[in-house]
Amino acid sequence: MLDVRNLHVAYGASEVLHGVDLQVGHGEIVVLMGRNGMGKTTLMKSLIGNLSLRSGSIGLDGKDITKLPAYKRVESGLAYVPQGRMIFPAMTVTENIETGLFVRNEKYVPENLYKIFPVLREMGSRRGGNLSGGQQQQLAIARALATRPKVLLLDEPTEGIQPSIILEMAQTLKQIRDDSGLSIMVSEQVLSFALDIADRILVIEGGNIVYQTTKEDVDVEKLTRFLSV
Ligand SMILES: Nc1ncnc2c1ncn2[C@@H]1O[C@H](COP(=O)(O)OP(=O)(O)OP(=O)(O)O)[C@@H](O)[C@H]1O
Repeated sequence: MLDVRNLHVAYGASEVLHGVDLQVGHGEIVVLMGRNGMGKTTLMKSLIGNLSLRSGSIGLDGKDITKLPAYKRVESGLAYVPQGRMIFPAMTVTENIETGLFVRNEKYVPENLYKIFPVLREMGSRRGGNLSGGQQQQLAIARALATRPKVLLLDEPTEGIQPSIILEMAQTLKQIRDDSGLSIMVSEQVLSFALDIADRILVIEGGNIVYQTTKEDVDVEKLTRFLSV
């Protein structure tokens, strides 16, 4: 569903991703792990089109989207929840979700989004900025889902969120995948969340994928070593 080949990305002269290859299958949840500064956000931004590539290719559902601008990638079925969520704080909850609807020329928030996130209906007229961190994360995910993606990219969704809500988020994401066949790639540093949600785990270090495993075969000690400073 998502097919990334030999991705090289640089900030000016300084190359940060050195030939990343990764695939996410239909309905698969892949967790990208790695310490701070290893290239997770850079990879996410280059996939959605916020950073240009030095070289490499990105395929989505069999279509080459490498040269498409970000909004066309969204039209093609890629959605992105950035680190820090980036909801619109002065807009209401409903208005925030509605910003995702124009991609498919829809007028109304799909009912299933409120089934997944009932709190967003209850809080529809509140300003996004007044929601808790966990609620804002739900809002950011709902806004992304409103674009009806085939692949959802989530950059460190658990950051700043309390443990009970993290557990809930893992259940919700798995439920969405089970119900709709959505493919999900999530960057993450919280090991328990990764082990809970992942079908496969990749570790990025210094801009290279250095370890890949299915959840069944994971060597937790090895994984922990990659994540500890
Ligand atoms: N705008 C930028 N200009 C120059 N270098 C950058 C820029 N953004 C990130 N970098 C560098 O690129 C490397 C990868 O950073 P990136 O933000 O992708 O890491 P990360 O794994 O997402 O880390 P974190 O978990 O802290 O978000 C780091 O060395 C960082 O300093």
